[in-house]
Amino acid sequence: MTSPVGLMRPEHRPSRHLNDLLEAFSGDLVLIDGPSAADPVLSGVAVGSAEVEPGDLFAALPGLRTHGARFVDQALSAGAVAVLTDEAGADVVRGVSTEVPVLVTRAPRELLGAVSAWLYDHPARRLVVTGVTGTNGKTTTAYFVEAALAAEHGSTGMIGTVELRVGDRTVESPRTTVEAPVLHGLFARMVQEGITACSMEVSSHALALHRVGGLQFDVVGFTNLQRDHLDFHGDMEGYFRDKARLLAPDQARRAVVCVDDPWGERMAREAQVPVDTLATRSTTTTEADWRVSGAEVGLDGVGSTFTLTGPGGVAVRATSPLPGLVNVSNAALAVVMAHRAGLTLERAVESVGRAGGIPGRMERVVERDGTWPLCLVDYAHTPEALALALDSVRPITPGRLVVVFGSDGDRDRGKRPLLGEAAARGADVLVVTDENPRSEEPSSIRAAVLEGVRGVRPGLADVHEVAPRAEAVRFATGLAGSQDTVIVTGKGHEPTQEVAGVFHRYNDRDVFLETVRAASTTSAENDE
Ligand SMILES: CC(=O)N[C@H]1[C@@H](OP(=O)(O)OP(=O)(O)OC[C@H]2O[C@@H](n3ccc(=O)[nH]c3=O)[C@H](O)[C@@H]2O)O[C@H](CO)[C@@H](O)[C@@H]1O[C@H](C)C(=O)N[C@@H](C)C(=O)N[C@H](CCC(=O)O)C(=O)O
Ligand SMILES: Nc1ncnc2c1ncn2[C@@H]1O[C@H](COP(=O)(O)OP(=O)(O)OP(=O)(O)O)[C@@H](O)[C@H]1O
Repeated sequence: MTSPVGLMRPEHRPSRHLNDLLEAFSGDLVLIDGPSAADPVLSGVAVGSAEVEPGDLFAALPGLRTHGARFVDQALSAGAVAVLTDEAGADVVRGVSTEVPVLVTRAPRELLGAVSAWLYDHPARRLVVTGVTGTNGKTTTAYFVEAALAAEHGSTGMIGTVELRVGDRTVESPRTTVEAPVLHGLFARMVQEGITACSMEVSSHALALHRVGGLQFDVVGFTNLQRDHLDFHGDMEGYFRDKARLLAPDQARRAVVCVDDPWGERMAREAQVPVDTLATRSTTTTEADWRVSGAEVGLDGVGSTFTLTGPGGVAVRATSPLPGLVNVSNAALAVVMAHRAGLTLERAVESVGRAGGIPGRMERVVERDGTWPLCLVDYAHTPEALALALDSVRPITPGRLVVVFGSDGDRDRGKRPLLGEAAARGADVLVVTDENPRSEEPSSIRAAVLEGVRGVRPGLADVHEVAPRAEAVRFATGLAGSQDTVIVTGKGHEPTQEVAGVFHRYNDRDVFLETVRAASTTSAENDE
């Protein structure tokens, strides 16, 4: 992997004068401090003081916990040459330095995307950029779209939960949707490297916090809306409203919306941009521009085929390269998005059908082979996604379905028993364990999950509570026979586990592989 910092900024840094920035944003920004003649050259922009590089504009933002202005001294020591903040932030900066120019605006987060885009000379305008939002399926759909864009454009960019990728260089992603300065820096890097298309995931946090400001997507896609992140958005209405921000003319030229749930229907109705509606389930009765029919789930678990019928009766037979009906939905959405991004329908269908595996999304880590069960890693972490994930694995499981799962700490508590309930309904054997407990006591999270399990299985038959997580994965693999399937959900590709403020290196896939390797070594030694 390339050094993260190296990839997130263009190799040839911009060089723009502060006064030009003031002129470009004269209606929004005022210079309230600093030596009046100073007109420093800006060569970058950063949100966190730890990310500041010499020549940067430091965006000191009001946050949910603290104010970025409190870290201005670190930013200045790191080489920041100007500060963008609000009135409250300006007061703090004044107390630290009178030498640095301070630009003030009412809501700096709202302006930061446009400022970053300006600084890097609007690189996204030279790219085809697609964005996927929704509770579940963002990563999968974004990878499917990326496969299609790659077929048309060659080298591509990818910005999402799993990685930040520019061509064939990749770094671990700090979050689903990076802050605006990083985003536009990545676009600038892509443009400098001759890349012409980028696929992105857009989280609801990013929309609420204006992380995709200054960017107009060519095509955006909406998958679905299910209970999640209510700790941040308050209620489903707030969650919906934040998602809906993406389907406005300043953010997107057009959209493709799955109307399988009522939220999707409403999203399509209220969108302020041209919309293609898409119905992907046989149970969806809503009228739609595009419709999936005749879905056949591949019994080898590798993929499914389906017919996609579009405007004017155009019909194509398409393939999802990942198992389960949810991936029929994701593949259909990706095909229509890629088509609307300029590909012929045939090319979109063909390239999505050939998309490779995605880390931590129904990832087959160990194949069923007479000794070992099929071992899968999946990222399902909402009750609905867990139920669907278990449903999609059932047809490829001749024996028992074993699920290893838990729920996050410091996040939506209400979903814990619901996850327990979904697992108890969908799997035969349950191993309840820890996910990212964060600051919470892990056993109390497990207890809340088990409460939901108990509602369905009062006697807790075939239910085990095992921690830590690595032990739970080993335990499940050990109890499963070769006809069984073990699916571990909730963390997907994640390379760490957050416990009491510390990020420990941890990955479900690695534990599966180590378990199999250790058992093979032991049996080889016993044979000697
Ligand atoms: C809820 C949320 O998204 N919060 C983000 C937000 O934090 P905040 O506004 O509370 O910031 P704060 O901690 O009060 O700090 C205020 C300012 O001081 C700055 N600061 C702070 C400390 C310091 O030493 N130096 C410094 O400059 C911070 O960069 C920030 O600009 O701005 C921070 C700065 O960029 C982010 O780090 C932080 O993400 C936190 C860590 C986070 O966990 N976010 C998650 C929930 C998130 O965004 N998730 C979605 C995906 C969700 C999903 O679909 O699963 C994502 O897109 O990844
Ligand atoms: N269209 C879908 N509908 C419901 N569940 C889905 C769908 N697609 C995927 N899932 C389930 O949700 C899990 C997460 O999928 P994916 O990573 O693609 O979504 P995501 O939106 O990126 O999630 P996150 O925002 O948490 O990163 C998958 O592992 C799968 O179990």
